[in-house]
Amino acid sequence: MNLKARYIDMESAEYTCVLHDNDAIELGVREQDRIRIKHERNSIVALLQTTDTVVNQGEVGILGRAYGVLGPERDEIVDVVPTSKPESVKYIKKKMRGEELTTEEIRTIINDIVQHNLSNIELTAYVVALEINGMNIRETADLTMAMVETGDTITFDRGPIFDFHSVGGCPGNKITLIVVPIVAAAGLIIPKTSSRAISSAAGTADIIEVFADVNMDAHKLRTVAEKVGGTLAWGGSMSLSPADDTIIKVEYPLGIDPHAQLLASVMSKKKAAGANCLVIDIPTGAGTKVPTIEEAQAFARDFMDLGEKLGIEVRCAITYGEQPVGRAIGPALEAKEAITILEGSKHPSSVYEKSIGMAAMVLEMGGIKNGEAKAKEILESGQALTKFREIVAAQGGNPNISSSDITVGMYKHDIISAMSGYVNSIKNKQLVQIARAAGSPKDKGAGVVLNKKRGNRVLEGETLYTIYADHEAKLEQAIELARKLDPMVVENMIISKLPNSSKYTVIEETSSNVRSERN
Ligand SMILES: O=P(O)(O)OC[C@H]1O[C@H](OP(=O)(O)O)[C@H](O)[C@@H]1O
Ligand SMILES: Nc1ccnc(=O)[nH]1
Repeated sequence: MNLKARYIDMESAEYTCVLHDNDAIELGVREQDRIRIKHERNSIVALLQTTDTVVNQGEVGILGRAYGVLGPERDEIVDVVPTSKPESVKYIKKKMRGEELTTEEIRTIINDIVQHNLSNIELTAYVVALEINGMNIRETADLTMAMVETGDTITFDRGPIFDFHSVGGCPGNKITLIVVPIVAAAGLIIPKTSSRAISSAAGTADIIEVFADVNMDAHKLRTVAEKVGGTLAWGGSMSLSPADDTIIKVEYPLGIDPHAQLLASVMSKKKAAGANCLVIDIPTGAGTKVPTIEEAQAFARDFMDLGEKLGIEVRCAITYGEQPVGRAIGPALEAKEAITILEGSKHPSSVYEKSIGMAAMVLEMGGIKNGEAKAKEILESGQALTKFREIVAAQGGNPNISSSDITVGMYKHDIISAMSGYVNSIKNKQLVQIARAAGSPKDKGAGVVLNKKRGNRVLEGETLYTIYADHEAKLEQAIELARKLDPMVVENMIISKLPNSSKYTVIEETSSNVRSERN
C-alpha cells in the first residue's frame, strides 16, 4: 500500500508506526503487528499502532528516530506491507524451553536485535530466558562473536592494548575513574568503554557524563586513546558490539544481568576495541551479581576460557562486594568522591585500595614490576590527576576539573539511627532502589552518601546515611522507600529477646531502626 510519510515527534523503545484504522483494516493488520516500510533503498520494520485521529487515511505516521533511519522527505510516498514475526522469536522460545541454541540461531537473534526487528516484549523474553536457563560456554562464545561481527572493530597502530572492566553489581564502584588514568599515566594504552547502569544506580558512563562527553565513535575512541593513552567513554555511543546497549536497555528496568549475556557484553566490546590484555573485577558477596566465592571462581574461569577463544589474555580479581565501595552512590556524588582520591585523599580507603589493586594488576600485565608500588607512586605524585584532566579535556570537559566543581543534589535528607549499636549489614540492592527512587542515574545530583559502614559503631541519633535528590518530589519518594526497605541494619549485642520482644525501638509506625530528620 502506498502511503504518505508523516513524521511523529515522539520516541518509543522500538521502531513504531501509526496507521489510520481504515488503512489497517484494508491491509489486514492489527495493533502490535509488524509492518515493513520501504523508501527507495531503505527499509525498516516497525510495530503498528492504529488510530482514527493522529494520522489521516492515506498517511503512515513514523515515530522519532525510525523516521530518520528510513529518510523520506515530508509527505513523500512510501510502500507499506505487512510482515511476519522475525525468525529469531522461534529461537528465543527454544531458549525459554531450556534448549541449547546453534551458532546460526544465536547469530539470527543478534542480527534481529541489531536491526531493531524485535519488540521490547520479545527482547525481554530473550533476556529472561537467559536469566533462567543460561547458556553453555560454546553458546556464550558464539553469542560474543555474533555481537562482535554485527559491529565495527578497531585496530591500533601500536600495542599491546590493555583494558579493565567490572562485572558490576556493587553500588558505588567508581574506581574506573581512577584506574584508567593510573594505567595511562604509566604509558600503557587503555581505550576503556563503560556501560550505563544495569543493576546499579549509576554505571560508570553515567558518572563520567557529569563532567565530560562520553559519546564518541570508534574512530574517536582510537584517536583519543592514541593521543592521551586512555578514554572514559560510553560503549553504547559507538558501533562496537551495537547489540549490547539495546539489550542493556531492557535489563536495566528489571535490574538483571544474565551470566552469559554479561560475559558476552563485556568480552564482545573488548574484542571489538582490540584489547590484548584484560583485567576483570568480580565484586562478590550477598547482594551482588555473584553471591559466593565458588560462583566467582567459576565466573573467572568462564572469562579466562572466553578470553582464550578470543585471543585476549584475561586475569580476574574476586573483590569484596557485600557493601558499597566507598560512601557515595549516584553519578555526581561518585564523581566527586573519585576525584578527591585523584586529588590525594586516601579516604574512603575502600576506593583508594581497590583502585590501586586493580591498576596494579593491569600494570603487571604490562610487564611493570611491583605494580602496586608503581600505581601508588603515580596516584600520590599527582600524575594520575594530570592524566585524568588530559582525558577529560580530550572528551570536551574542563581541563582544570576539581572535585569542588561537581555539584550534587540540592535536596537532602538524613536518615538517623534510633538506637545505639553496630552496623551489622548494608543491603546493596535496597540502597540501589532508594538511589534510583531519588532520581539516579538520570538526575545527576541524586543518590545516597553513607555516613556509616559495616562494623561501625553507631550512637542513637547519629546519621546513618543521607539521601540526595535534584527534585523535592523524588526525595520524598526515596525517603518513603528508605523507611520501608531499611537498608542499614544496626544491632547491639543483644539481637532479640524472647518471648515477645522486638529487637528494635519502634520510633515511627513505618520504620524499624531508623527515624528521619530534615536538614
Ligand atoms: O550497573 P551494574 O550492574 O553495577 O554494572 C554496570 C557497570 O559495570 C561496569 O563498570 P566499569 O565500566 O568496568 O567501571 C559497566 O561498564 C557499568 O558501568
Ligand atoms: N553486562 C555488563 C556488565 C558490566 N559491564 C558491561 O559492559 N556489561
